[in-house]
Amino acid sequence: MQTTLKIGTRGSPLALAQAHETRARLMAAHGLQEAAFEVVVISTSGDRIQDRPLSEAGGKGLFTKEIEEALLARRIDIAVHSSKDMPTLLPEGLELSAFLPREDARDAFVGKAAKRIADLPQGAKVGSSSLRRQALIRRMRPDLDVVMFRGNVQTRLRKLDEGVADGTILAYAGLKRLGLEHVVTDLMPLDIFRPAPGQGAICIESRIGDRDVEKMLMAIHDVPTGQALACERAFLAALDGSCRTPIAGHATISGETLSFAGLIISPDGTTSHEVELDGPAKDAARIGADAARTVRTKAGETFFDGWA
Ligand SMILES: NCc1[nH]cc(CCC(=O)O)c1CC(=O)O
Repeated sequence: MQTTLKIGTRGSPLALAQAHETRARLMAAHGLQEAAFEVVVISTSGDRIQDRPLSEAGGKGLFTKEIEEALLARRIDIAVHSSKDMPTLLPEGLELSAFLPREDARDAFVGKAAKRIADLPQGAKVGSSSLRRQALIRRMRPDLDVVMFRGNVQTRLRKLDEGVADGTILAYAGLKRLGLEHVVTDLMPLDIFRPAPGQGAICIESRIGDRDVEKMLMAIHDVPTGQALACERAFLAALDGSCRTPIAGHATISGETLSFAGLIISPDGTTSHEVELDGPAKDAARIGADAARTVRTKAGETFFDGWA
């Protein structure tokens, strides 16, 4: 018998759902049984730090460090991640080798006091720990009280039930993967509430040059999602200097054409700069980098200094 393929993942319900989806796709693509895989749960610093915003604790790498160490040490063969949580720079020797077909990239509002953000009473509390969501909420409704909200999706929904806030924003994709779409009271339009780069896309990380793994993953890789992500990640990489600057970016593919829309916004929501750029899908990364240059020029360098 072949050796099992070890799939590394975080232990949250969403991470496990994503690992299981990846396993199911690999089983279907290669006619394999569940026994051909082993799901290895790895706890990360991001899972353990619960008392402060991650942007303060050291940013995105917190959800991936221990998993990447396991990949490099060959304790696992592939790692399944939310693309949104992936830093733009990966450790030497690792790459994002496959993307699953993207789920709906929109943010979803889960409201208690009202179904839509626009209908919340003056001064209502909206929970979020994402700088991007906080800024976009403040831009829509400067009167709202944006409160810190951390923990996994279930924890946040429980806090809502306990009355800690009157509403929260979560990724629609994550709620769908958890079978929780029924809690959604409104979907945020893409053009006024732009998603985070990578939102809704599951990616698979592996060791560069691991041919057997690459061959297996090729069968489940979605080319348009890969192109959209190359663009969004190039946009983020070119702006990433400060992880305190809220950044949104979303690319869609139609035939051979990629359309990108990006945004940078001050944390208080009062100042934002937008960019839209189309081009051949094969130039995805170049389009993302060009869009970053455009929005940087519009904003001016000092834009990034104000809230470091
Ligand atoms: N940082 C947590 C995280 N990372 C990815 C998702 C959602 C799933 C996705 O975007 O694919 C979530 C939860 C959320 O934002 O509601």
